[in-house]
Amino acid sequence: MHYAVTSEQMKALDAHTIKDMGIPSLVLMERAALCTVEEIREPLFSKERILLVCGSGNNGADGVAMARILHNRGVTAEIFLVGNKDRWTEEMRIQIDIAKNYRVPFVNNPAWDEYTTIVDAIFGVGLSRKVSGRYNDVITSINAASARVISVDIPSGIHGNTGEIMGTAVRADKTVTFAFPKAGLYFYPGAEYAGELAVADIGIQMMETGDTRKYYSCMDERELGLLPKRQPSGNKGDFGKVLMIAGTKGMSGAAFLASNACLAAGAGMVRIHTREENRIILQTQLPEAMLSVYGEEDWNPRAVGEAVGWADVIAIGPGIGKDPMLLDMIAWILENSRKPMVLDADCLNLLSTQEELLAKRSGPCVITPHMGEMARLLHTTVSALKKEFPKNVQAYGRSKNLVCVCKDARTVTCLPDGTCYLNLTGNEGMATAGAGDVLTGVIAGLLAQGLPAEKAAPLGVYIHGRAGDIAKEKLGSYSMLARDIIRGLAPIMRERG
Ligand SMILES: NC(=O)C1=CN([C@@H]2O[C@H](COP(=O)(O)OP(=O)(O)OC[C@H]3O[C@@H](n4cnc5c(N)ncnc54)[C@H](OP(=O)(O)O)[C@@H]3O)[C@@H](O)[C@H]2O)[C@@H](O)CC1
Ligand SMILES: Nc1ncnc2c1ncn2[C@@H]1O[C@H](COP(=O)(O)OP(=O)(O)O)[C@@H](O)[C@H]1O
Ligand SMILES: [K+]
Repeated sequence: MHYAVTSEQMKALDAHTIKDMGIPSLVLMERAALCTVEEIREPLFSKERILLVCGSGNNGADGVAMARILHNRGVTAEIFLVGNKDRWTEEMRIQIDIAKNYRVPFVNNPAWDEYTTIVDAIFGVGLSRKVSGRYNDVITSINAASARVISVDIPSGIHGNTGEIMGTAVRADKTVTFAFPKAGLYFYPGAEYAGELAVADIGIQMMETGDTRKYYSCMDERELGLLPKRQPSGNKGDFGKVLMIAGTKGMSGAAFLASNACLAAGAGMVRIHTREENRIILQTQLPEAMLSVYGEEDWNPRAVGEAVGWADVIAIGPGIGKDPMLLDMIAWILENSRKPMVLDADCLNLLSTQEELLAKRSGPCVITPHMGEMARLLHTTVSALKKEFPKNVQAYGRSKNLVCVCKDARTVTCLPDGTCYLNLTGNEGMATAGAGDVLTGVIAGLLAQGLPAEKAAPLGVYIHGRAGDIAKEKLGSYSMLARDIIRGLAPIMRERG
């Protein structure tokens, strides 16, 4: 696990290191500059002729310090100051004086195409508004130049918290970020603009007493250790029974994908409860699953009650459709069962009209809306959701005591205690029909094996993305299908041993 921070959090950590720990700001800056200089190397970067484009704040001061280090090593490194002299920070003044003492060259009107490498040190975490005017022109020139570009801390113009482009932004080949990745380097489009990402340890640590819940938690392969060990003596009952309520008429595929993924994630048994029209196809496609059915106009409380009683975990939603009759069935299950649940897709759309049902239920519950479904639950639009993201998702999860997985190119999972996981696995090939159904199955499968919802949801998202990455490696992002994500599960789960 590692943590990603917002610009404000990074500033607080800087200030803590300087004020409370006593490491002078210039010492941190020297380390930052040295680390970034070390990243300018073949094969990506040539040191033949380097231009350092520096703003007025400490990001610019980092750039000036880098120019001096490169110059003293015999590299042709020239400084282009874009900022307003009146706005120079104390550190910037000092760095400029030192650079002048060493006779580092300054240029006023750079011939952009004559450099092999451009260092972007215009704005870092201090970017506070949209980029315009001269800054806009300079960033446009950097992007148009033939040189490779390395950004200091964050590509200038990318918002450190959201990854959005603040008017215009530098497109870097590599970004060297200090101490902790900024969230804006992970969210799109910032992640794309950053290019290759390196995190440099410059001596700033998380506050020992700090509550890490306020940062983004990012899982990595170490978290696979959370998967419960498969006991050699275990039987299928030990690995959990999942009731998968999925698939309306003509949507058997969603039920198949979710149930198949659930079994491939390690659940002991899956029983699909689906529309009667899907019986033959599902029994043919997935003979490992058990099956019960409901008809067009009735959902039979006795049959559903029996199935719910049988299950350890209940998943509702993949391809289920919006028939209002289903809302009665879902309401009955929410009111009558405290078993762990995963609610997805049209189940959430149906519930968005009767919110009190979600609030009233008890027992662990994971919801897996994509951005459109999340917006519907919040009675807002996707663009409004993005503006306050992920605070609004966190608030929703907290108020309803739900684990909320909000799916996107960067999925976030918010726990009721405020923890927010940001997932870094997965790829654009997963923007394919059925990928979300597979995720529902994976999370249900992990719950079935006894993982609490707070772990099953973010770990399921992580594993699902890794499985998608394996599918992309094999088939490419155009041709991979949701079923290939399921095939990708095995190599990941096997890493656990
Ligand atoms: N000791 C430390 O803390 C360490 C910090 N480090 C480094 O410092 C960086 C943070 O430095 P920072 O806080 O000085 O802010 P920074 O990113 O340089 O930008 C502020 C400047 O930009 C300007 N400006 C902003 N938006 C603008 C816009 N749209 N259009 C135009 N101007 C705009 C703003 O102008 P103002 O708002 O004052 O008019 C101000 O002049 C951090 O990312 C890392 O690289 C490392 O050395 C490690 C130790
Ligand atoms: N560009 C992307 N990068 C990473 N993951 C993605 C990307 N696009 C989609 N995904 C993932 O694929 C899944 C798509 O789910 P969803 O939108 O519910 O699709 P469907 O309803 O077709 O199953 C989500 O888990 C999402 O995070
Ligand atoms: K920068």
